[in-house]
Amino acid sequence: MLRIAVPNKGALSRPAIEMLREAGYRQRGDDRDLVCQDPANDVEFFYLRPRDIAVYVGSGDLDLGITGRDLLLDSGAPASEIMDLSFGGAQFRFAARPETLQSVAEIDGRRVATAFPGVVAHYLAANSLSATVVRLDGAVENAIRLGVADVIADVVETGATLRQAGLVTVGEPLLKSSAILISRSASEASGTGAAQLLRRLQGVLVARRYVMLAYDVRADLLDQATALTPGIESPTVSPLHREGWVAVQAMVQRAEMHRIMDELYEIGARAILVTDIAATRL
Ligand SMILES: Nc1ncnc2c1ncn2[C@@H]1O[C@H](COP(=O)(O)OP(=O)(O)OP(=O)(O)O)[C@@H](O)[C@H]1O
Ligand SMILES: O=P(O)(O)OC[C@H]1O[C@H](OP(=O)(O)OP(=O)(O)O)[C@H](O)[C@@H]1O
Ligand SMILES: [Mg+2]
Repeated sequence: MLRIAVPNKGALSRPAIEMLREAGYRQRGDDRDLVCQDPANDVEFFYLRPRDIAVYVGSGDLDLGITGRDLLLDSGAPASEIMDLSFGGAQFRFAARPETLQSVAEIDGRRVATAFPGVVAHYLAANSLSATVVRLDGAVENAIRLGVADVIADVVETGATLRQAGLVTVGEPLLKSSAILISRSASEASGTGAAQLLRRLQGVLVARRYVMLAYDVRADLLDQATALTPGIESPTVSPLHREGWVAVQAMVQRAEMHRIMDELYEIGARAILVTDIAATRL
């Protein structure tokens, strides 16, 4: 039976559970359940702190896990990213009081407060900087005001927490994080159950990213229209009862659909319809 770690709390928990449900797996019904069995798919899910997930996967006690890229790096555990799950996006950045630090180079010799000492140490070493890392558990934005540190390094999503604490970012992000699927090694993720889970998650990502676009167009405009909607393999073209017209169906990226619909309308396509895709296997 495949054993998979899922965040039990925090920013990644709800979207991870939603994605697994969308992929057809049974998930816990109560936030306090720490284990959920899905015998139909021969999978067992363990709900763990996202910070601990790379440790369980790295030790080989669990086969796969969902965690944050920043948490994987911070743990130093021997596990690898095998798929970006496209949720839980955040940057990991340095921040300080305005006008105290002009560049990352000026962090040298300062005190940096963070709940991610592994990520910070990795960055400092890679950039030949030395600084005192003050390890805190959270709410690190307070560390400067309280005199514990000169700089903080933390997760920034909207930037609202930094603004409220009167801090500004320094330099480029150390890391762009998002939720990822991890395993101990690529070969661990290639067994039958794991390969099926990967394909199902990939199917959810595609179903979220794409929509199905359908329209009618005059046959002499077909080449022009399908240049806008090439689909993934090739668009489906079917004859219409109306002489000289065809119906076209193709997948297009959700983010592009309105631009493409406008352009299709302008070249003469009509009855342009978009439908959501519930699931895919490409
Ligand atoms: N707005 C956000 N705040 C915190 N973490 C976020 C945010 N958006 C995405 N993440 C990601 O979520 C992971 C942190 O999750 P974790 O559950 O440890 O912290 P949390 O959501 O802050 O919960 P808590 O602080 O209550 O433990 C990291 O991978 C981080 O990059
Ligand atoms: O850029 P924003 O959208 O404001 O989000 C980032 C903030 O959210 C997280 O804190 P959280 O609420 O998890 O508290 P914590 O510091 O105690 O973990 C993170 O540590 C930042 O403080
Ligand atoms: Mg937090």
